[in-house]
Amino acid sequence: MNARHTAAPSTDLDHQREAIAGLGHELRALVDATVRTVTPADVLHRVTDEVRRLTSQLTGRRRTRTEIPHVDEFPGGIRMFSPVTGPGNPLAPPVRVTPDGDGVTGHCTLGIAHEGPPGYVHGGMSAMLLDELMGWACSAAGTPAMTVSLQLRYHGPVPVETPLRVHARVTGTEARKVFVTGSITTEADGDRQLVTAEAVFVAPDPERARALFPER
Ligand SMILES: CCCCCCCCCCCCCC(=O)SCCNC(=O)CCNC(=O)[C@H](O)C(C)(C)COP(=O)(O)OP(=O)(O)OC[C@H]1O[C@@H](n2cnc3c(N)ncnc32)[C@H](O)[C@@H]1OP(=O)(O)O
Repeated sequence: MNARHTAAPSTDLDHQREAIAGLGHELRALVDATVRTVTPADVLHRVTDEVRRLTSQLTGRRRTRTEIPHVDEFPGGIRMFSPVTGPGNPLAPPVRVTPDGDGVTGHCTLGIAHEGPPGYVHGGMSAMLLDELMGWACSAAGTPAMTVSLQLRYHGPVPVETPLRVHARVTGTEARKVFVTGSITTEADGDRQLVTAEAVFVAPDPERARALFPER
């Protein structure tokens, strides 16, 4: 059992987030086991039935498409179910984001479930990491915004099962437009940029934001 499960939650919200993260953690382990297993078909059938039984326990009230989860802080805060940073989303590595001097840095290790070429990360996954981190850089700079253009260069393959660092920073603004750059390196070799990105984000005008996020 890791420390995350033993720390005493201080509020109902913390307690709920803790429970969400716990389930996400176990589901990530299930996803990893699923894409690695060489177990025979009869065992897979048995596990499939068991998973179906478990899923049926989570189909009570479900949030609607535009509903912002009550455990989240939107925009620019906690996103429990983000496919990149959300501890409660089994699709997320999840990336741990920290502010740094000139932007934000994300730390994560991707697994076989995120593989493109054998042993290396899927290019779309790299794009997703960078897009998200560049969004965090906009929020950290005080302008939550959405991607309108994203350009990537893949200089070298990104290894799976290797600690990675994703960096993003705002390089300029022009009215509601935010210009952002990003990169992915391994933690071990921070000087060798494996993927670089340039993006333009736009902070939606208030009327557009209300239409896009009615429950905000
Ligand atoms: C409350 C805010 C919350 C924000 C959300 C935080 C969530 C973070 C989650 C992070 C998740 C990770 C990130 C994600 O996954 S974000 C998800 C992926 N991105 C999207 O879905 C965005 C789709 N686009 C839109 O919905 C609209 O374009 C938005 C709402 C963004 C702006 O529509 P709005 O009506 O408000 O603005 P505008 O049309 O007057 O344009 C304004 C300026 O922008 C310029 N422009 C427009 N498009 C492009 C383009 N393609 N290339 C270059 N420039 C472009 C345009 O020329 C103009 O410039 P100028 O002519 O004035 O010089």
